[in-house]
Amino acid sequence: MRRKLAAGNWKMNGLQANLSEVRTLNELAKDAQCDVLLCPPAPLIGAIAAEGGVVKAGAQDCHTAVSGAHTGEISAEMLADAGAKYVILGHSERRADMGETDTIVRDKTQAAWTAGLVAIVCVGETLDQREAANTLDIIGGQLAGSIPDGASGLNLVVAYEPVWAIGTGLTPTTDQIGEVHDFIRTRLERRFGTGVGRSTRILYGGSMNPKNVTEIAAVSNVDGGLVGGASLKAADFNVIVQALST
Ligand SMILES: O=C[C@H](O)COP(=O)(O)O
Repeated sequence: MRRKLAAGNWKMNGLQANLSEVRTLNELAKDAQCDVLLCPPAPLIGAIAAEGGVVKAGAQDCHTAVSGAHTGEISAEMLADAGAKYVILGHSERRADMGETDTIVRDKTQAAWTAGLVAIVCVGETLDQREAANTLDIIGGQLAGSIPDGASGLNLVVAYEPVWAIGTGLTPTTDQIGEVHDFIRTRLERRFGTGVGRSTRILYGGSMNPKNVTEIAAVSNVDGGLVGGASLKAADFNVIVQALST
């Protein structure tokens, strides 16, 4: 039985003042029966980790190297040292804005694993790709290219995030979500074996909110959510946490 994961991605939002939301969430979600994670901008990771409580800290990216002459970059080892437990990799915003390829994402995932972090590897199709009936081919290619050998079931989370659903208020139908999540499960089992494939959590991300979480969480092979906008306010995110706790 996979324990569900409520993962919040604050993206480039959040100041010290917003740590009050973390304290509130720690209180509201203290009896949660799912894992609870917030991935803030890097300057807040240490502070969220230091809060303790049920809310774990994660990061939104890491470099492929452990250290060196890479001005402005942060290594996975540094994130772990700051208290991060997870790192989001290959988010579509980074693939689009920073030109991150599957190869780069794979190398970052390897770096995360070496540092002892759980990698949340994001995959997802654009609207054009969906309308051209290429969704599963795109997802299959991203899975094959972005995940290195060595998945253990515990060190990897896959997040399915249709690009056209992110921050738009649009969501796929539950049938569409189920089709992709079942496909991802099959691919993980085929590549890494049944045990690893079945124990790897698959999150849905893209306009998940307090109103739609219950319906989405009931879909086959949905093991939680990667939540952007609705993770910024503790009261909203707690509704999602509670829905994933059942
Ligand atoms: O990482 C989170 C996803 O991009 C979803 O963002 P959203 O919930 O604001 O649509």
